[in-house]
Amino acid sequence: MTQMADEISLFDVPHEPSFFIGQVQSDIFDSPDSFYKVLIVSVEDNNFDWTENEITVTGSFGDLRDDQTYRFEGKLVDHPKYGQQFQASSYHVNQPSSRDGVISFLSGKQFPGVGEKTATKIVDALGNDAINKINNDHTVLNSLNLRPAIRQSIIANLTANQGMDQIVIGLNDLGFGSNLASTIFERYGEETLDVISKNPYQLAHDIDGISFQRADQVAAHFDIQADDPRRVDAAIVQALDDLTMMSGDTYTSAPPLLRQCQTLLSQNRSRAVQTDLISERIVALGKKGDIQYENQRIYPRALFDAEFQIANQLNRLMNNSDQSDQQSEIGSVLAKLSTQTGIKYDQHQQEAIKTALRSKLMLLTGGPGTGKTTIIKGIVAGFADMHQLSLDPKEYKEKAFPILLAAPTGRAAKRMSEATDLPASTIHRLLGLNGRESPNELNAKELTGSLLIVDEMSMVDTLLFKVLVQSIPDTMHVVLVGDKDQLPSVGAGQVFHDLLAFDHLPKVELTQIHRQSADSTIISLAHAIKNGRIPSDLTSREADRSFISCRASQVPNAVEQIIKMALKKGYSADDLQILAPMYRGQAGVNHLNELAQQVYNPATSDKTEVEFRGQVFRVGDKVLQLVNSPENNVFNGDIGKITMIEQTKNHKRTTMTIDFDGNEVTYGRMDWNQIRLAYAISIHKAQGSQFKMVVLPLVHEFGRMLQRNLLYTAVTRASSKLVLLGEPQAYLTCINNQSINRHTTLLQRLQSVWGETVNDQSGDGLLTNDNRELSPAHKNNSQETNENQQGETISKTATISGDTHILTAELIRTGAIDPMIGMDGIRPEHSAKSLRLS
Ligand SMILES: Nc1ncnc2c1ncn2[C@@H]1O[C@H](COP(=O)(O)OP(=O)(O)OP(=O)(O)O)[C@@H](O)[C@H]1O
Repeated sequence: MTQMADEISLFDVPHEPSFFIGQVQSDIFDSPDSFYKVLIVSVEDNNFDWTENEITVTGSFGDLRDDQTYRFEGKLVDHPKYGQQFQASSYHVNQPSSRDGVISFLSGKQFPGVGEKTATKIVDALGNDAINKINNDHTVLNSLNLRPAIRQSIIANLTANQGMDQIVIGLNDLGFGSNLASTIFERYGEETLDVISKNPYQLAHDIDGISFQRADQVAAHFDIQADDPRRVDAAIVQALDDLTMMSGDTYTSAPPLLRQCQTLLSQNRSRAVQTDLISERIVALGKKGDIQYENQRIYPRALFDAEFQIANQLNRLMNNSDQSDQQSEIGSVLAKLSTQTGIKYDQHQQEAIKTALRSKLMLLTGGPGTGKTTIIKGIVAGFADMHQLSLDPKEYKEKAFPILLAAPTGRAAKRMSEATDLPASTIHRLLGLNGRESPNELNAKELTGSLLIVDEMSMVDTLLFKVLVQSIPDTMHVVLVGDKDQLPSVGAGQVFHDLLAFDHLPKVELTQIHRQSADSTIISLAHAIKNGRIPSDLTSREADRSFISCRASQVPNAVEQIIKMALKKGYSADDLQILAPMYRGQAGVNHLNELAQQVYNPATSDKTEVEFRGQVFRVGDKVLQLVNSPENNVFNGDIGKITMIEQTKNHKRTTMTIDFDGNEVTYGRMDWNQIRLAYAISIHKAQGSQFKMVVLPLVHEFGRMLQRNLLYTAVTRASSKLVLLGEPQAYLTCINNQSINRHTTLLQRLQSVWGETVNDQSGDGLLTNDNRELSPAHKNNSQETNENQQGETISKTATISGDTHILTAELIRTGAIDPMIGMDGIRPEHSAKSLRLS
C-alpha cells in the first residue's frame, strides 16, 4: 500500500518541462504546407540529460531567425530511425537574464537614447532582472537620476513590447515564428488575436506567405468544423488561385474548381464536404464579390478586375492621344535619325519609329535580329529630338529623367541599359513594388516622365501590367516591346499576346532579319522554329551551332565533354549556360548542376563549402537567386558568384557572401533556400537573359514540356554559340507542338471597352455575378471611375438572382455534375442534393 502510494506520488509530482536554450544552425526539413520543421539547434543551456553541442529539434515553427536565441520546451524522444530528437511543444525568444544580455538589450535600437553607459547604470542599480522590476513597477527608475525623456522612452518601449510580446507569444502558440508573427502583427496590431479567433482563414486572405493549409492548421486550435462556411470559402479562394497559377489562365471552370476544393478540404479532416455546400459558397462568394463568375468562367477577384482595369486604362491612354498632325515633322526626324546613325531602316522599322512618335501607345514585336533594340534606340533619339529633350542624365540633377526604360527582370533591364546607354530599371522598381505584395496590395504610384519603353513584354503578367498601366499619366507616350513567340509570363495571363490580338492598338511587327546569316545561323534556326518549320540543317554542324545526338542516359557525359571543350576554347562558367526544361531526371537541371560543379569548381582543401538540403555550395560557385529581395537589391533570376563562406566569431552562424555583379550580399543559413546552383537553370528562369554559349539538352523524358515556344525561347537565349543535344525526335516534337494559348478574357474586355461586339465563346448571355453586361462600350475616361467602378460605367440590362441553382445548373451543363453518376471523384450521395433545382 505504502509502496503503491509512493509510486503514485512519484508520477504525480509536477516537474518543470524539459527545455533548452539555443540558436538555430540549419533546417533539415521545412514543410511548404505547414509549420512542421526539423531543425539543428545549438545547445547553450538545458535541464535534461544532453551533453552534445547541438540537437535535432522537430515541431511546428514559424520563420525562426538564426541570429536569435530561443527557449524550446518539450521532450526528448527516441526516433526509431533518426535516434534522439527534441520534440518541441512550444518555443519563444529567450529573454536576456545575464548582466551582459540585459545591458545589450536595453542599449539596443528599440530604446532610443539609451546607450551602454545608461544601460549599465540601470543593471548596476536594479540587478539582472531589471526588466521585470521595471515592468512591475515603473517608479523603480525614479531613483536612478535619469533624464525624464530617457525614463519615458524605456517605460513606453517596454510597455509597447509587452502588448506585442503577448500577441507574438499567442502567435507562437498558434505555430507562427518571429518573421510571420511580426508581419501579422503589423497588419492587425492589437486586434491580431481577435481577428484570428474570429476567422483564422482571414490570414490566408490578407497575408502573403500564408496558405489555406497553414490557416487550416491554425483553425484546428479553434475547433472549426470541416464544413464551416469560413473554411469552405477560404478553400474556394485558394483553389482558384492555385488553378490559375498552375495553368496561367485568368479563370477556371466549375469542374476543376470543385475537384481542387475537395482536395483542399479533405486534407487533415476525416469528414468530406458536400458538393452542394461548395456550390452554395461559390455563389455566396460571387455575390459578395470575393470571387467572380461569368457564364461558365470563375475568376479570382484580382484577375477579373485586372483585365477590366487594363482595358479601361489603355482606353484612357488612347483617348488622350494628341491628334495634331505631326506627319511632316516625324518624317524629317526620321530622315535626320537615319543620317546620324547611318542605318537604312527597313520599311517596318520606319513604320515602327513613326508610329511610336505619333501614337500614345504602340506595340512592337519581332523575332531575334529583326532590330527591336535598334528601333528602341531610334525611338528614344527621335523622341528626344522632337521634344527637345537632352539624353544626358547628368543634366537632370533636380528633375527626373524623362525617358523611362524598364524590363521585367534585373538582367533584362541591364541589357536594355547597356544597349541604349541610358538608365533602365525593373518594372517593380519603377513602380516602387517589392515583389512580395499580395494581389490586393498591388497599388500604383503615378510615374513621371514623357516616354516609357518596356522591353520583354511577353514576360509581364496580368497583375503586374495592371499596376503598370494604372501608373502611366495621360501625357506619357508608351512603347511595349517583346517577342510574341516566346514563353508567356510565369504569372497568370498572356498580356502581350492579347494586346497584339486587339485591332485598335497601334502595332508593328518587325520581320526582316538584319543580323547576317554568316554571323548567325542561330537566328535563322530560331525563325524556322517559330514558324513551325523543321530546318533541313537542324542537326548539321555550323560555325555557331552543333547538334549532338544522344539518349537521355548519355546526356550527362556529353555535357561534361562539352564543358571541358568549351573551357579549352576560353568559354568560362559565366559564358556557358546549360538550359533544361525540368529539374528532375538525368538531363534535368539538378543533375547537370552537380556535374558542372564538379568540372568548373571541384572541391579542394582551400575552398570552403557547405551542404544545404542535399546541395553543396562552394566558394567560387555560380548561383541563382530564386526570390525577389529588394532590400538587398537582388531579384529572382539574378546570377552571382559565391565569394566567401565563413563562420562568425563565436562559430554559431555560418554565412555565405554572394557577388551579384558588384553587389555583395551576405546570407545567413536560414536564407540559403533563396539560392541554388546556376551552371544549369530552367528555360523559364532564363527568360529575359542572353548568354554567349547555350547548351540545351532535350529528351523525351521532358514530356509535356516539349513545346514550340519553349524550344524557341531556349534557342534565342544564345548570342553566339549554341549546342543542341539529346534526342532529335524530342526537338521535332517541340517544333510540331504549337503551344496552346492560355485562357484569358483580356481581349473581350478590350473589345467591350472599345464598343465592339464581344464574341463570348460560352455564348449564352454575357452575364456576370455582379450584374455587369459586357457591352456596350465603356466611354468614361476618369481614372478613378475606371479603377473602382467599372460596373457603373456599363449599363445594367439583366439580373442574376444569385441563387445556388444557377451555379448548380452550370455545373451540370459543364459536366461537373452528372445527374446519373454524380460529380467527378465525388460520391453520388454528396452531389445528389445539388441536383434538386428549384
Ligand atoms: N536597318 C538595319 N540595317 C542594318 N543593320 C541593322 C538594321 N536593323 C538592325 N540592324 C542590325 O542587326 C542586328 C540586330 O539588331 P537588334 O539587336 O536591334 O535586333 P533585336 O531584335 O533587338 O535582336 P535580339 O532580340 O536578338 O536582341 C544589329 O547588329 C543591328 O545593328
